[in-house]
Amino acid sequence: MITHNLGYPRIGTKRALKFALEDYWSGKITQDTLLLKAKQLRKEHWLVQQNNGIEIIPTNDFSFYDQVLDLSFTLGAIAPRYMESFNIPDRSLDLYFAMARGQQREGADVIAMEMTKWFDTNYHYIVPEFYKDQVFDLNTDKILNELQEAIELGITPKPVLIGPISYLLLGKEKEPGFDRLDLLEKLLPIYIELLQQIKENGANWIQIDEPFLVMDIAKDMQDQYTVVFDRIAKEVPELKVILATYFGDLGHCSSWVTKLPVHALHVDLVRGRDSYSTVLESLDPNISLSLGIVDGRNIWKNDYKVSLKLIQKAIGVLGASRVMLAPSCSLLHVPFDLDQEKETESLPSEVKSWMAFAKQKLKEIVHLSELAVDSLGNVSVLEQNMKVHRDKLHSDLIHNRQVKLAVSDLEDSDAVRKSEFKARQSLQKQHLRLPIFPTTTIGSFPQTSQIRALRSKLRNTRIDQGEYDSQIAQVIKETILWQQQIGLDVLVHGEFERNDMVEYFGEQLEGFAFTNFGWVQSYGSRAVKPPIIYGDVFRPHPMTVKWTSYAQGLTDLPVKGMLTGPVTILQWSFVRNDQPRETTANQIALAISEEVKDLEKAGIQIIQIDEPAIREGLPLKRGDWDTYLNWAIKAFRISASKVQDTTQIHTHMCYSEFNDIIKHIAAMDADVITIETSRSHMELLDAFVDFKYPNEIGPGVYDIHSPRVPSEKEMTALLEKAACLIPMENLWVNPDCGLKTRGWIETKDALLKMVSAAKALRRKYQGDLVSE
Ligand SMILES: CN1c2c(nc(N)[nH]c2=O)NC[C@@H]1CNc1ccc(C(=O)N[C@@H](CCC(=O)N[C@@H](CCC(=O)N[C@@H](CCC(=O)O)C(=O)O)C(=O)O)C(=O)O)cc1
Ligand SMILES: N[C@@H](CCS)C(=O)O
Ligand SMILES: [Zn+2]
Repeated sequence: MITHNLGYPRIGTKRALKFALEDYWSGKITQDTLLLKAKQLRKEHWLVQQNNGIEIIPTNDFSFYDQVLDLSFTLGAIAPRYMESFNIPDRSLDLYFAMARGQQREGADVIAMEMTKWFDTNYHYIVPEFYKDQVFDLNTDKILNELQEAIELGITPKPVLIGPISYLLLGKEKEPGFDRLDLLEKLLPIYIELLQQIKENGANWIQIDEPFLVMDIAKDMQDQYTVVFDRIAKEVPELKVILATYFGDLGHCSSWVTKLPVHALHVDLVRGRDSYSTVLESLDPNISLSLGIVDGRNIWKNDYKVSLKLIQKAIGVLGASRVMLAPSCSLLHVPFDLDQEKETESLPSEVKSWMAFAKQKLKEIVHLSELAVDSLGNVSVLEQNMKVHRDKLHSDLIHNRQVKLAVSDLEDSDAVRKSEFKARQSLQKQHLRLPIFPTTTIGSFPQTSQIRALRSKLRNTRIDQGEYDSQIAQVIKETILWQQQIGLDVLVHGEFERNDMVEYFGEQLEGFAFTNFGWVQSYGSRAVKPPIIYGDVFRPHPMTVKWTSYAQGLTDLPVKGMLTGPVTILQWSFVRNDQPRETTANQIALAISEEVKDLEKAGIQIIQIDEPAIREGLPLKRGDWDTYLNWAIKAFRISASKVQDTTQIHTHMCYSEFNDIIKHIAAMDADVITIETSRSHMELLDAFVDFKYPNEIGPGVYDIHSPRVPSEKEMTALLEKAACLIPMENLWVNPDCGLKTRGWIETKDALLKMVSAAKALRRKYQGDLVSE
């Protein structure tokens, strides 16, 4: 039984790639140094896989920014704007970075490519841009160089490529008049040429990822998939193709995907087993089955007993020689190495004993392959694994009777505000006395290197809590006074004390563990450390009241309390797998609801509960949407409903398309929703307009993902557009999202302009509103 891996994390155990990239971007190191560091990382990661016993090892899973952008670059799908306005050598690394991040230099000003979520993960990819007369032009340097490096190290390489159909589907048409799938005819010859060169350069295996095969859209695409894989089989017959599907079950596509002319088909047995029997029965006799048996999306130890049953089932039908073992998907979505973590109060040894990171997962695959063919050969490994799962099941750390009772006692009325929105709105208008077009921000202000370093010093005990607190207090004070001075109407404390909007809450809630080095790439050089939900969740003490009250004490203007919502905390954590996600979401919702009540008691009149991950949590198959949305929206409402009518609840969402789910967004019944709209020139607002969204809304007028400062005129134009679409008394003025990744200079400049734009609009429309 062959073992293989689908992809390994690349940022480095201690984020070496992040630091190298950022040093290169800021001119601190040369390109040669960056390339050398990257080569060292690749070598380290390949050897870890080899030393842990994996037989076939992925290459081309390394990326300086993103693997989808890598493929665009390889295929020459480079938007004209990068070619025209730049003096960057063709196909150079700097051109690649300009595509990823935009560039303002030497008079040139070119915007970055769009970035969006990779399926239902917290990883963001760079969206390919397609044009009607799209030209593809192959550049194999990256893939072949990495292949050569791997061969020199003596590993058995398997280059990984996104499949041609998924690649096109991941992209966007940038002009009307064509469908991106029509480009398949042009793309396929280039793609095949790439495969031929890969074969000629020493690879026997190739992994072609077609994740769209688990989505509804694939149902009608049998013909296209057949054409693609027939052509590949015909033109590169010596290459052993592993067709990789992941993040879901093959469902209706099982019957024909199992007949495509490939060497092996990979299925994700963690995210869906409904079609497992069908796949086994219908698999063409020439095809092997790669079982995605170890969870690539979560950090719990594999349950060997359960896995062995699944493996035996495959062996029974196919014979061991046609079965391969692998993680369910690329290990990009889990941290590197649990061995780096010390057992601490934040990560109790018992909880640690239940976990496995990428390196440990490799070993699990190898253990399973050994146990599957000889279960007596390594009895102690199997027994140890069974003991871990027995201990976990009965652990006192997991179960809290009171929390379980509180969740089971929840009633529909716990998720409903006292009065309807219209009544609340009129009370809030009297109570808050805000002007029309009130201005606010989304919560975070720049997380400067000084703030990060301060926290680092606290962690390393180079300063004490008192010193840390007094410095945080000082920045909050300056930020409050500055917001007041420039004329913002609803202020925020700035979230300076937070390492991350989810990890910060995880650190304070019971039932959560957190790590020191559990980094997972979010996009480019940015990473997050998802907290780990292992047990019943409750709030032992208030989490945000101290800093919010401090900030409110500095001003007479309202300071908005700032919380992360239950669905986003759930979505951006590693979640326990022994109970439904809905139950865990309700536990978090109750904890957040306690915090909301405490903030209200402390005199905070406006409370924002961020839910940027609600959209991302949508199941990949439409048939599962309603179930998810019903519990997710209810969890939000539980967190937000226990307040007086006069207390104004905001929510915030970014990176989200609303068209398909607007009914559910409205059902959240937040008094105000702030959303990201500036990049799409208010297009995202259409869903709210078409639906006649009844509550108040703040469409973002300032793209915070770019260091570029928008002019007042641009913001005014966006506001004017919004004012034509949304009833004026419902409209707020704010940026797209929080400002944590921005610098102070550009932040101040942009917010001054935003306030000025709002004031001008107020002057223009004030009369209209009075006379209505
Ligand atoms: C809104 N977004 C978020 C997502 N997911 C989250 N969990 N959180 C989010 O905010 N998903 C969608 C988007 C993704 N966007 C981002 C934006 C920015 C980042 C980011 O900047 N990440 C930081 C790491 C943040 C962090 O946890 N910092 C810690 C630790 C800092 C640190 O390591 N310090 C060093 C020393 C530094 C020094 O001395 O100068 C150390 O301790 O060694 C902290 O602030 O305490 C990143 O750098 O990647 C992520 C997602
Ligand atoms: N309150 C958070 C929301 C990010 S989505 C922030 O401002 O950073
Ligand atoms: Zn946001």
